[in-house]
Amino acid sequence: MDKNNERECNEDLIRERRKCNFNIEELTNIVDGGKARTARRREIQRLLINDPEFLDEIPQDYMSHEDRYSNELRKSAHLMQKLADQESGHDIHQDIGALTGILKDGNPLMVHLSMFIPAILGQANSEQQEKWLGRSLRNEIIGTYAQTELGHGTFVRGLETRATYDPTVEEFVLHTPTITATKWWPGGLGKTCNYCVVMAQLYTQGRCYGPHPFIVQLRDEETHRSLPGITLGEIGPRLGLNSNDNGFLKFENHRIPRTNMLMKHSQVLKDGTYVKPLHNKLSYGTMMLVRVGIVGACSRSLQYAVTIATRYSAVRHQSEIVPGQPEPQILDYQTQQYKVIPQIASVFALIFSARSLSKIQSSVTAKLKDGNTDLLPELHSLSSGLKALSSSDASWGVEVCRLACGGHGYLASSNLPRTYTGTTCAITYEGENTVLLLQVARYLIKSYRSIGKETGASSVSYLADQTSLASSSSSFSNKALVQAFKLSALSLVAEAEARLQKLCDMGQEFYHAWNYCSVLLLKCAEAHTRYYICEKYEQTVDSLKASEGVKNVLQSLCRLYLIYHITLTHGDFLKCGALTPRNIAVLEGEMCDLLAVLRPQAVSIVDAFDIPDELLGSTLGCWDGNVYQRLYDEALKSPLNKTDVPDAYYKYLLPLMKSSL
Ligand SMILES: CC/C=C\C/C=C\C/C=C\C/C=C\C/C=C\C/C=C/C(=O)SCCNC(=O)CCNC(=O)[C@H](O)C(C)(C)COP(=O)(O)OP(=O)(O)OC[C@H]1O[C@@H](n2cnc3c(N)ncnc32)[C@H](O)[C@@H]1OP(=O)(O)O
Ligand SMILES: Cc1cc2nc3c(=O)[nH]c(=O)nc-3n(C[C@H](O)[C@H](O)[C@H](O)COP(=O)(O)OP(=O)(O)OC[C@H]3O[C@@H](n4cnc5c(N)ncnc54)[C@H](O)[C@@H]3O)c2cc1C
Repeated sequence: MDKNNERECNEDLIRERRKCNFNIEELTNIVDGGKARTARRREIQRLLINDPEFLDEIPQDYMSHEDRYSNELRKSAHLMQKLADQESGHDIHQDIGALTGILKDGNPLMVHLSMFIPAILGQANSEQQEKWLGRSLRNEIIGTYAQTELGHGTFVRGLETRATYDPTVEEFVLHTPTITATKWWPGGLGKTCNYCVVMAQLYTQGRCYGPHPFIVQLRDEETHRSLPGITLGEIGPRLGLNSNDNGFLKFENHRIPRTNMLMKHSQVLKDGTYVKPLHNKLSYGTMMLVRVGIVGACSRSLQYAVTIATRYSAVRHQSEIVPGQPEPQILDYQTQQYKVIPQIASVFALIFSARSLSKIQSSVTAKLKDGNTDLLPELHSLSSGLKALSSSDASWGVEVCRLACGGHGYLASSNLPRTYTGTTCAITYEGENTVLLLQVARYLIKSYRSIGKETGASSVSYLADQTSLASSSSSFSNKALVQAFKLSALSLVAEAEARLQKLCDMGQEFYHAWNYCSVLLLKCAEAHTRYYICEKYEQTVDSLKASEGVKNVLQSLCRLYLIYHITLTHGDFLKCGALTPRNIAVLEGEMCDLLAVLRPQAVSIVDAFDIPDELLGSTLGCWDGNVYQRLYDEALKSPLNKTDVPDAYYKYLLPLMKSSL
């Protein structure tokens, strides 16, 4: 699509784009993280889009389960080959975002890239990396991360798969003792992978040392047949990501060499002696890494959905605002603006938080290299909270975008249903959100109780600022609103801690008191993480070196985000005195003003996300706004339309209709 050729474009979209009062390319660079990254992303996307291998013969929705898998595997293998062939040299993990949309319903090689390789990097010692890293990066071996079992996903300590060390032959014996110990869910495990990292309970010298990672060959490297002692398969259709061949796995006393235990952090020596790690949760590092990645991935899903919903809302006309006047664009309804524009604001909140989290992760990783694990709990808490809020915000945001598109949003060809199913899974995988938020709450209560002790953990340092509880501000600057979020979080933590203490004082065990307070604790964790997101949003926009136009747009989006979230949880702000009912009413009024200010810029802002039509894959969201023709053309692809009268008519309907004669 030639973006300079207005003749092919819907007139409403032409008019919307003429209203733009900021530099779109500059905003695109901010979204990508710099000019060079924009150029790199475009280069990769061009490479993919211009390659006919990535086209589907028929829309995936009309394919069988097997054909879908096979078709996506074909494309993902081609993708890996193509990226590997590039001369420039690249870090595929840096570029993962550029690939969004090229595969349509999951990628059988995704967990190889996002977990198996990172697990080798993060958990294997140098000799082990020498053995497996190069081979996995060259895709000579394909792996997954097999942790979850039928009986346990959340409670990692409850895993039942055993790895028992036999010092006589220096081997581990992997065994699945019960049906509930069957590994269940790992992406690519069913049919794609020939290796995997297995999390199993380590037994040596008669003692259990808890879950540890082991690298295990699953299939013969020549024939791809599963090895003796290993039972493997796919778990069946899912809500979405149906090309991922999520699998099951059982071991029958399967032996692997001692050196297949990933030994960067803990070791089992030849005689069976266990050497413990610097920190006993270092073996959970792969999960933490991916949680960080998920925040960025969620922002991308939301960019897709909001691009579709915004462009469609500009093209679609319905009903009337002024009686008797032409039907307005649905984007002119304030309620429609309230659906779509806060989701645009949310995209930037997630982008900026993801970047901040990534920086913290790099510094914690650097400290870990020097043997310093002090900030691991801080990273665990932040990555858990941000993974949880980003996945639930993005999933809800995508669903709101679908609803904003009315009936057409329910069509597969809008690409909103698939965007939703591909996002909501992140609420569950890599740590179910409630569970992760309770981990954040645990950290908050611990930090609150150790006020005065210097931990170096900056995300919770505000908990010591008890004076702020007494002072509510009457100013409404963005900074003041962020302070209100802080006050609300602090006050919820104080309330939860007091409630826990009271129950304990009344004689309850701490863990019962914890469960009894867990709804409130969840709120604490959400409020704390929301405060973190808001603070990063405000600070990033405030310190941004950008043109006035771009800065104004981002300031308005940031302010909208702050007010939107205050109004969603206003009870918490009122309860702690951070804001008065009058303040809330004024802010609600301002929110509507902001929607009106941002409305004329909405199409241009989503244009700045710069998603090519071929990757957006939506009849409703295309750049040219030619929605109705595309909807009609897609409908014609239905196999039911191949004949006027389907066979099923003769088989079932005709007999029914004639039976009463
Ligand atoms: C380079 C490429 C990188 C990224 C790729 C980029 C993008 C990715 C984008 C998208 C992803 C795409 C594809 C992937 C798709 C799907 C893959 C899905 C994979 C999976 O789902 S794998 C399985 C994931 N499973 C889980 O997450 C399980 C969740 N459960 C847990 O994590 C733990 O069991 C739980 C709940 C934290 C509790 O652990 P445990 O019972 O052992 O601990 P306690 O509650 O007793 O707490 C003890 C103590 O330990 C602290 N702690 C717990 N975890 C950690 C940790 N990870 N790090 C540090 N500390 C930890 C806890 O806070 C307690 O501390 P305290 O005693 O309070 O001091
Ligand atoms: C699409 C997809 C891909 C996946 N890919 C992989 C993979 O590649 N590798 C892998 O190993 N796993 C994978 N998983 C599994 C995933 O990690 C688990 O499903 C997830 O960790 C949740 O565990 P669970 O299913 O046991 O849920 P459960 O823990 O049984 O959760 C059920 C309910 O119980 C609640 N609950 C559980 N514990 C607590 C608690 N302590 N306090 C309060 N409430 C609690 C939860 O909040 C939830 O509401 C994948 C899952 C999905 C959906």
